[in-house]
Amino acid sequence: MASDGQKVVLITGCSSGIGLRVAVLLAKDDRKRYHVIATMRDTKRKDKLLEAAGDTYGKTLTLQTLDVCSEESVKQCINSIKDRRVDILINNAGIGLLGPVESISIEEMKKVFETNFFGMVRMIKEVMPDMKMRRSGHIIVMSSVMGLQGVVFNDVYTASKFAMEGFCESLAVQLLKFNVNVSMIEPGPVHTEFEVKMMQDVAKMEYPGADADTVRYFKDVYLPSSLDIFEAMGQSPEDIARCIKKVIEARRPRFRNLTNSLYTPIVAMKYADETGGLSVHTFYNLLFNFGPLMHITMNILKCLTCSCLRRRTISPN
Ligand SMILES: NC(=O)C1=CN([C@@H]2O[C@H](COP(=O)(O)OP(=O)(O)OC[C@H]3O[C@@H](n4cnc5c(N)ncnc54)[C@H](OP(=O)(O)O)[C@@H]3O)[C@@H](O)[C@H]2O)C=CC1
Ligand SMILES: CC1=C(/C=C/C(C)=C/C=C/C(C)=C/C=O)C(C)(C)CCC1
Repeated sequence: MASDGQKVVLITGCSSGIGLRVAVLLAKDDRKRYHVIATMRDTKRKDKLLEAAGDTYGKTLTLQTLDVCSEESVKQCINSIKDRRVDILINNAGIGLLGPVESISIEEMKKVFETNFFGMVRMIKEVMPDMKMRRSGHIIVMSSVMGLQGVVFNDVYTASKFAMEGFCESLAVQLLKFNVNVSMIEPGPVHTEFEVKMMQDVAKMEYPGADADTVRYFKDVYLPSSLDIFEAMGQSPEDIARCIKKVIEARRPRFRNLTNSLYTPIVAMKYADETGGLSVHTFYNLLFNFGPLMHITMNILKCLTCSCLRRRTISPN
């Protein structure tokens, strides 16, 4: 149970990746400012979290079952919390979906929206009235750069993240009147099971309904470029956890939080040309004309952004 002065933080999707890391980081806060309710849909998957949590488990971190796709599960979890008090909600649970739209069924698409969009809405609807009543609270939403900018062959995932952005952008204004903040976290690629699961799904898929050219562009052009981008620009889940902690602890929390400055120009293009042509044509060129060079480009970028080159040129040692 939370002790006096501790903030109750509820996080969804803590069995792996970003959810797990932010749960542990907050639970290990040296000033013990947080009581973390780490949730997952299947507590059989708790081992990794408990190992990372160490002796914070049972003290500043407790574990609860919560499936964001089930209204009953969400209600049960929130009702089990003392006074239903959640000071900070971190909507993290989410799934990806990759591939040509022709080969993805509407059912699969609905599952992505059911988890990413409606899962978030379910959580917010459950905690928001109490936050409004208390005139305090912070809702953190794990969006993505793909919530701001579409990425080829990620059509449905991108749409689900755009939906989250639109919903929260609207809600944030109303909630501010009740002293409740909303913050979107917008990472680019992060090395978690998300990446692993997507690659496993891709390996299994046969792309029924998609023509040979489309499958070729996806498998031979997009996928290798995407892997290069993951390798060069990928952040760790710990990086994202630290960003989230900063957002939570800010005196005036920002609404939008891109976690990777390498993506700033990609997002900026959208606002630099209101016709949308700049983004569409730049991505087209990057993928289809410079795609084969992506590997080299990414390595140069990696080199320019790490300190090895500077060390080599500035320091003779
Ligand atoms: N990795 C990346 O490149 C990026 C990820 N994101 C976003 O970050 C968030 C976390 O992803 P990440 O840590 O990378 O990936 P992981 O796959 O490692 O973690 C996703 C978590 O969501 C959980 N989850 C899935 N469905 C449900 C559900 N119905 N109810 C409760 N939990 C569920 C998973 O649980 P289970 O183990 O049961 O499947 C898992 O704990 C997602 O919203 C994702 O969209 C944003 C930008 C980049
Ligand atoms: C291929 C390709 C791109 C790929 C971007 C990727 C692969 C982003 C992944 C983001 C993730 C995984 C977000 C999760 O929420 C760019 C840079 C748009 C440029 C055009 C070509």
